[in-house]
Amino acid sequence: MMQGQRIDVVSVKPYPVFLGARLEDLGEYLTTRIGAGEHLLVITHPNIAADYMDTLKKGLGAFSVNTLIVPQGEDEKSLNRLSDLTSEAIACGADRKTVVLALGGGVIGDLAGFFASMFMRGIRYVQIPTTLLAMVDSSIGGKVAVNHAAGKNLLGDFYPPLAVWTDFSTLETLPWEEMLNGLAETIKHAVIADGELLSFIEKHQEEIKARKPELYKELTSRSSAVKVRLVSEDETEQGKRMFLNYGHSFGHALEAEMAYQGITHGQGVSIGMVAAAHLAHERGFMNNGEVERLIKLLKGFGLPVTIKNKDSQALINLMGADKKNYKGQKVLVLPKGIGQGIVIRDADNEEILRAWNKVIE
Ligand SMILES: NC(=O)c1ccc[n+]([C@@H]2O[C@H](COP(=O)([O-])OP(=O)(O)OC[C@H]3O[C@@H](n4cnc5c(N)ncnc54)[C@H](O)[C@@H]3O)[C@@H](O)[C@H]2O)c1
Ligand SMILES: O=C(O)C(=O)C[C@@H](O)[C@H](O)[C@H](O)COP(=O)(O)O
Ligand SMILES: [Zn+2]
Repeated sequence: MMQGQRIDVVSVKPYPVFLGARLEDLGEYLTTRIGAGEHLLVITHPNIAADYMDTLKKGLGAFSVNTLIVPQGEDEKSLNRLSDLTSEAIACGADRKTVVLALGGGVIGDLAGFFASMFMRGIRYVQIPTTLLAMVDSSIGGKVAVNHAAGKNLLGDFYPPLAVWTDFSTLETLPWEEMLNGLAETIKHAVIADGELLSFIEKHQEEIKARKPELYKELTSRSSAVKVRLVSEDETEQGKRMFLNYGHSFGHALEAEMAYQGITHGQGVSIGMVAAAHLAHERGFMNNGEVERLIKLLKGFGLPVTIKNKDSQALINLMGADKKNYKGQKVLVLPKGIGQGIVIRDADNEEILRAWNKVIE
């Protein structure tokens, strides 16, 4: 029985985002959507399987189900893991009608989604986000990818899911450090597209830290709505969707420089948002008070706003592999005040270096 809220995403293949759904009800929805009896391939991590597979499987009696377990970690978003998943899927008898269920955070969503986009030239998949980051950001919009030593998400696709099935109760087991990664993306949404959301986060900072479930429902819904709006306007990132990349040109360079270990995506984005805000200030798009407001909020949650011992030139070189760049020119997203973004296509390495130097201790 469906509860909660449904938002539809405009796409070449439109799909619904169900917020406040229950894991055990997914089977009933799938029966109406794909028909009973199909083969399902759940791709998940060991800890998530331990916590949630029994609940999910309660509703999947009408299907044949196999589960593929992927070790935890950002470095699992790799071509090697895609190859392993392919062997395992074939061993399970997967075919073109198989539907992948991506049960997990952004790593599982990006990896399983990319696997689905390529397996036998493309099979259907459902995003079942279990981290705050995945609920508000990665499960929506169809960006799927794996990483490469040369850069983050360098191999991927825009591949819309059949549906996004979000059960808020899975947040109960999410460690606070992981919640922070989602908060970084939520603050990103607020800064580039929803100034009122930023005020809401500031006002309720203590309740967010106290993990009040009702508050997370509202926060998740408001943040997801920003993502749905931007990807519905611009699915393949020709224009406004680029705003969602605020903080990422810098953040992805940090993640790649650290070989996707020792820094989370949310931490990279947090530091990256601060670097981009300094650049926005230098360009006159943000005043000092707005930059300080952002830093205060991030620090208030315990998100990093600086990083120690980094070679800024190496980071600038890694920014050369950013997917937004065009003909060798770096393309950056900056905040324009609070609540709006702006894309700049004429940033020079000197000003990028100055921005890095503001966040490197
Ligand atoms: N496709 C997109 O649009 C998009 C958007 C933002 C981020 N991303 C990607 O998402 C990834 C980061 O995702 P993430 O922050 O969700 O990290 P993650 O997927 O690595 O999950 C973090 C950790 O939390 C654990 N976990 C997940 N759900 C849990 C739960 N309910 N209870 C307890 N533990 C749980 C996982 O096992 C994992 O160890 C990065 O690779 C990033 O590039 C993609
Ligand atoms: O959905 C988008 O568009 C985003 O940019 C959301 C980001 O939070 C996300 O990390 C995304 O995967 C980055 O995409 P990339 O194209 O810079 O790899
Ligand atoms: Zn991100």
